Amino acid sequence: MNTATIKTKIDTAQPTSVELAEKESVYSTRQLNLWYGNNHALKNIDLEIGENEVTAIIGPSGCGKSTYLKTLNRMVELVPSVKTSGAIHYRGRNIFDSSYGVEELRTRVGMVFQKPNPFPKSIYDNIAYGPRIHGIKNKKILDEIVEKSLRGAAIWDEVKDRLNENAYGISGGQQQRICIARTLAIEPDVILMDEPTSALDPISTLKIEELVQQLKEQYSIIIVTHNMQQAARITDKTAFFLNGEVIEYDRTDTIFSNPADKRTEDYISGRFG
Ligand SMILES: Nc1ncnc2c1ncn2[C@@H]1O[C@H](COP(=O)(O)OP(=O)(O)OP(=O)(O)O)[C@@H](O)[C@H]1O
Repeated sequence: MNTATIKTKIDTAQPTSVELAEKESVYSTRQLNLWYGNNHALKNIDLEIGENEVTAIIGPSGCGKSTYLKTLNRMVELVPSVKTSGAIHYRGRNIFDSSYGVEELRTRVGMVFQKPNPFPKSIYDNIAYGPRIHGIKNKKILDEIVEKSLRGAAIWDEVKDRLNENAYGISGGQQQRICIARTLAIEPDVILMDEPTSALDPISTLKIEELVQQLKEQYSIIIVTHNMQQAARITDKTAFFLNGEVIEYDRTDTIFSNPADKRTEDYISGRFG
């Protein structure tokens, strides 16, 4: 293919989701539709989520970002009115298959929420909670998991001398890193983050952003964010959602420098949303 042909292709065609997935896909979402009662909240979503990448989900309020995220670990099913069609393959298996164990899925896919939500327990017990549920009782092994998880969430040095203190007694930014450590303690494959820094101050936000950059070496991360600078700074791919549809999905630098769709450009430049 000569350069003119390549240029024409770049200029005229958005890459398909499959073309974008040069790394192995962790998730392949195919023609996903979701309804809350009569509200058609997700429409024909096709997305490939790459391994060891950070993928941003952006879009105005109510466009379906959190719904999509909660579909990936089937948390959305907790809402009784929800109906879905289509498929989401996680590591090659459709998570909607009746034989798919939701507990198994949720051990592979951790989630961090907008507001830090530590348990009203000690820092140590917050981290040891998941491993204990999975049957680990040996104190030495639990100690190792707690230290490794807190180190992984870049908060070990700040809390190593106060592991027995209640997790409510530390700052919001520290609590959010405790929640990330709690997620790491169950050794997930994927981490879903729903606006993880929206309740945090700029310094705590920066710490979480740096942490996300480190974590992608080992985990695949999908992050919903309203913060365009954050999406541009720390993510590899970006999906722009509008009214339940994926309008554009591409490398983050392309989305922010040369979006293919006028609606993407209008959104990222702050014209709506
Ligand atoms: N539990 C629910 N029951 C009924 N409808 C819901 C529920 N959660 C979300 N919805 C509806 O689904 C649509 C998508 O909502 P969702 O929360 O996924 O959007 P969002 O893009 O994450 O919004 P925001 O940026 O404000 O968090 C909206 O119309 C919303 O009202």
